[in-house]
Amino acid sequence: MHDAQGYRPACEHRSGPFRASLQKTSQVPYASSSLLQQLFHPRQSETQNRQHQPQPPLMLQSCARDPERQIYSAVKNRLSLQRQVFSHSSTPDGRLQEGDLHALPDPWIMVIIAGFYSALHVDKKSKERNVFFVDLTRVTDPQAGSHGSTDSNYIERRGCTGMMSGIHTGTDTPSGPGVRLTRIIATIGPASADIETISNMIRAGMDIARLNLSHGSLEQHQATMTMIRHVARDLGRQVAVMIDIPGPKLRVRSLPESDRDLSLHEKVILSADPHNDEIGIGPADYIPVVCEGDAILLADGAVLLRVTCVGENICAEVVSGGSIRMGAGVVIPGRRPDIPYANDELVKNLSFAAELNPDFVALSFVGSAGDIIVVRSILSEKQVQIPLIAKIETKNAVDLFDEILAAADGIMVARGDLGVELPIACVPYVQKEIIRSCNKAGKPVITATEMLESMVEHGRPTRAEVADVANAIADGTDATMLSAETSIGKDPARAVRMMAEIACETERHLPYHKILDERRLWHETGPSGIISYSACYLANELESRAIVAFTRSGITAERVSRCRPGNPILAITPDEQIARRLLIRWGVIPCIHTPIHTADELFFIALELAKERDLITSGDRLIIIAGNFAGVQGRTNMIKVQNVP
Ligand SMILES: Nc1ncnc2c1ncn2[C@@H]1O[C@H](COP(=O)(O)OP(=O)(O)OP(=O)(O)O)[C@@H](O)[C@H]1O
Ligand SMILES: CC(=O)C(=O)O
Repeated sequence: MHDAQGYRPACEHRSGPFRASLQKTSQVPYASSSLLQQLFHPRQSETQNRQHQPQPPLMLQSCARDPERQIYSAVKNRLSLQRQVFSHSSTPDGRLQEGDLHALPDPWIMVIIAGFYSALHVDKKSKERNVFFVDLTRVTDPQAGSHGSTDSNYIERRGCTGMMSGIHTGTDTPSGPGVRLTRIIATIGPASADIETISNMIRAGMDIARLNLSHGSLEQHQATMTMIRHVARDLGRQVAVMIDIPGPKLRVRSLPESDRDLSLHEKVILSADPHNDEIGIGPADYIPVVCEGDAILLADGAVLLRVTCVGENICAEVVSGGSIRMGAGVVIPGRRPDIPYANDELVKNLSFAAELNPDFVALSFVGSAGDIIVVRSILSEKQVQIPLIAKIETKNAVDLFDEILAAADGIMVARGDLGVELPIACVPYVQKEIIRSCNKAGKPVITATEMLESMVEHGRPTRAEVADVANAIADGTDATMLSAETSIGKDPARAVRMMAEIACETERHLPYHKILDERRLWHETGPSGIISYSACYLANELESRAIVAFTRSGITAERVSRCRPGNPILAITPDEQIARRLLIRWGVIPCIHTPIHTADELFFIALELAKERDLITSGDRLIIIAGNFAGVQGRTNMIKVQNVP
């Protein structure tokens, strides 16, 4: 039966067991019981096996660069649970036969894998078997797969509505020099909050603009956010906005002048209620916990004081002099009052963020998972859900990192404060550990502060700064962040350009095969995770130029990104906010497109959008993954190697 557009619903004409599998599983022949025993263990034991037994080689060594065999082997080896099903159902040379099907009684799992070209009108002429669908469904639950959706309903099986209809003709091409995979976050401040500078920063490669509520007024930030959205739209580029919320950080709250120079041995008074020449600090709760002899570090450790007496105010002597500004951070190592994370200021700032609805909210001075939960509930009372990035900048947060990682949507290694809260020599190692844990958990991680610090004043960074950026990328950071370089620096766009150049050059040398191999045990164990991992494997093996991930929720693209393929991931999604939120993920180039209804349309759009973004040329290969075919909604279950005509 054909629909109005003349397309047969996918799979409709397939005969026998395949059709049965989509409708009534009871008609399907059972596999032999010995096969059953060999094949199916509870999921838990699969995980245990993965951990304790040596894994089979990832790829059949005999597989040349033949897409069909590569796909087969990649998927087969990852779906180790179903290994025998594939072997059993394939021809002696390892090729799959169309219509392969094995169904097993409750509570076992039914597996379908098929070379699908004829059913979906794909590659009919070339007869290339380069599309495979992997489908795992609980036999007794016809609804299985429709929950916990990643791509639910994205690809509706209704027929083509016009292939070009949804293509945005804007010029949102990959940013920066070449196709960069590392994301760049740049802080907007007095040096950059104007249309021209923001345009130049976007052109230079800014993916995410950070507005730090610790400085400037809310009105200024609101105006800046509006400006960023307008400029991004005018340039046809996706740019996300991150609002950074101050936590209960002790800061300089008032000074007699905007800047103050503190000289060696000078006696100063720090007060919650300052008079004359005193330095105002707050919150006031810190003052009673300070003791004589304590060190006080100001402005990220640039200035050091020693406490000489404490009463209503703190008296101190300058041990290492320098200049301080309004809003400068004040750190008293080892002293922290027991005050709740949520206070009136936090609620006010979150209300502001909720109104602006940025793409990310970064939380300063998070001390535990509970702090993140509190913020999430404040935001959900305001009917908004914004990904929360926990800034790790205290010893407490390092100690409780695992629970913070579990509660947050992403992590920032906020080295400015971390470097004064911890002995500074500990920062590089802690940074590496944090990045690795985030990579393992599949959560995005940002490395921040002083990355190109000398560019605040100068046109070039130091060699050490360049190496710092390159090393963070090699360690697995998703994003690098510029702070003072772009907020108060001499040439914000130049700093972004420099960051982009370092990233591009570093990315050319990363050992992607080795990285992927290491991540073999890190991806999710379900079919969607396996397909995503396999896409990266194929991209590496077949030297494809890009991976195209069709994704409604963004999760499919995130899964691919966490495997760190060596080429860009074109994430095609109908949702503008999802597109912007993907900008924090390594390698993802988000692209907005209206929902797609047929496989033919899907492959066509993948090629068009990849070409439009200069990701591919004739003779290249694309790896395409998508979900929601074969009548089962809600997960990535298709993988295709697409030759570029
Ligand atoms: N909107 C602004 N208005 C005034 N000064 C700003 C503004 N934004 C940043 N700055 C200045 O630029 C410096 C770097 O900015 P950034 O926001 O990146 O600092 P930071 O170290 O992350 O801030 P924090 O003090 O929250 O740790 C700040 O210390 C501040 O002096
Ligand atoms: C980014 C930030 O807040 C820090 O490094 O402390």
